[in-house]
Amino acid sequence: MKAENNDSPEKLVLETRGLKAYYDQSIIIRGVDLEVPPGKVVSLMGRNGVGKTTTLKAIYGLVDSTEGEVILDGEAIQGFAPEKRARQGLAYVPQGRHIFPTLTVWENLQTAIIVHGDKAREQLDFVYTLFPVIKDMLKRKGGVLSGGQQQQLAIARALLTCPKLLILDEPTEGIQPSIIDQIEDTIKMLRETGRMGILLVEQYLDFAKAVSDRFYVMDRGMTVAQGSIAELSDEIVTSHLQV
Ligand SMILES: Nc1ncnc2c1ncn2[C@@H]1O[C@H](COP(=O)(O)OP(=O)(O)OP(=O)(O)O)[C@@H](O)[C@H]1O
Repeated sequence: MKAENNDSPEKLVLETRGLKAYYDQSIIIRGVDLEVPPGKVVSLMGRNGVGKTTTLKAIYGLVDSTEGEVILDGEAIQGFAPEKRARQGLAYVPQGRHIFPTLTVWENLQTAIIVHGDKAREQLDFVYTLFPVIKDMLKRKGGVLSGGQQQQLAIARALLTCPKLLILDEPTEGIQPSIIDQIEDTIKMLRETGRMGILLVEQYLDFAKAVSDRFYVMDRGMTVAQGSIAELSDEIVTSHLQV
């Protein structure tokens, strides 16, 4: 679904055009067109194995064999290494968090500061305000944090890079309900700041509905439905999301 007004196309923070991805010789993503407007939360949904994570990895440059365009804030970034995409304003929080368990919370945050410098350091107060628990645990090893705290640390580290687009892969996976509520509040708060677009892969339907402005549904490597989150009908859920 294109921008509302065809006369003056909406500026997009992310656009993919005909994005394809392959593992070995097999095509996994078959030409995906996504649009994320600035300040909006867009959910990419679909059953297990349809290619959601591969789409995110292809956007971030983690799949070797891809075709098509990835446009970040008007600039084509396909072909760039992940580090360069990160410097251009892409942040990716993968499924399972991937914090450094043997580093302290502070050292985990420092990994972003080392790469992004003063720009990242200036964000520290912002992330401490979003996640007070992170500030309280700076000296603890990442690995001793609960799953929810590790998720907050992973998001905090991503936010230090001042992303134009924040990519979150299943942030609620394996996390207890009270922390899921906190992550929901965080995403809503980030949306309110208007600082970034957010592309979210989420299996938990109520969560996706609560935080998203728009959705795409994938099936077998293609998008098969899209629209405003209010347009996510029971029929789409039954056909493409329910197991
Ligand atoms: N590194 C890889 N090498 C080969 N095949 C892979 C690799 N990663 C994923 N696949 C395959 O690609 C397809 C899409 O996987 P992907 O993880 O993108 O799906 P998904 O929609 O994110 O599912 P899930 O919700 O289970 O993570 C699956 O058939 C999967 O087995």
